[in-house]
Amino acid sequence: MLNLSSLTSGYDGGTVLHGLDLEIPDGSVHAVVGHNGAGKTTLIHTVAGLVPTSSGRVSVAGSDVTRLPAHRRARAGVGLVPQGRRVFPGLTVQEHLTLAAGGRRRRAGAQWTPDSVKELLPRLAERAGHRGRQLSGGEQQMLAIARALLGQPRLLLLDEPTEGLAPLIVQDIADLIKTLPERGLTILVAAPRPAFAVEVAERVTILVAGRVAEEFSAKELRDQPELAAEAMGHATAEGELVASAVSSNNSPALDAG
Ligand SMILES: Nc1ncnc2c1ncn2[C@@H]1O[C@H](COP(=O)(O)OP(=O)(O)OP(=O)(O)O)[C@@H](O)[C@H]1O
Repeated sequence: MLNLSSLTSGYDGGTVLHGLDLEIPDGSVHAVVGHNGAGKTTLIHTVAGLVPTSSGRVSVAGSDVTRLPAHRRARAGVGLVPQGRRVFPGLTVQEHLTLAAGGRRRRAGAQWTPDSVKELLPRLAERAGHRGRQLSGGEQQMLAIARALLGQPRLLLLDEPTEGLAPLIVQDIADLIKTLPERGLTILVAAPRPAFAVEVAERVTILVAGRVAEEFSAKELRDQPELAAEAMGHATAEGELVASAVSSNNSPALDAG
């Protein structure tokens, strides 16, 4: 379903992803794990078409989408649940769903409708009249997922869907993600920690400084959790370097100013 081949991308400031190869079969959940700054969001945004590919190839369901802009990838079945959820504080749940289902994406026989996403996520039905700002973090995350589903994706990209959520809600989100493949979706999820990745995914890629350090099956990581820590170890050393650089900038003189 998703095939990345020698994918290189980044920003004006420099290359972030260096020749990534990744293959995610139809109907499976694949997690990418890495420390802050490893390139998870850049990867998700490059697949969505929000960050340009400088070399290599992105294929979705056998079609090369590397040169397609984001809106055409969305039409080709790529859905994005962005980091931070991006729910509108003043709009109700129902208004979010109606907006997401509207326009060009409203198709006869579409799999996902406001009613079918509320069936999948009963909490949203209960909260239909509540505004974005009145929702808990978990409810906002469910709304962000519902909104993406209304774009009728075949490939769903989820960027750190459990950020800032309490453990019970994290479990709800994990349970929800695990039900999506049986509804015809293929999932790429970015997660800061391996524990969530092995809970939801069949396979886990460890990203270190924009490169694939290792790829494991979830079973391998459940049996030997130290493998993920070892693979991420290089990143820890780097993170410490970054942390010491930041703290040396953060001098008492600056604090006082
Ligand atoms: N819009 C941008 N412009 C320039 N550089 C960026 C931009 N966004 C991210 N970067 C840089 O790209 C690198 C990877 O960042 P990215 O956000 O992809 O990492 P991440 O693994 O998602 O981290 P986090 O867990 O903190 O979200 C970092 O060095 C970051 O500073």
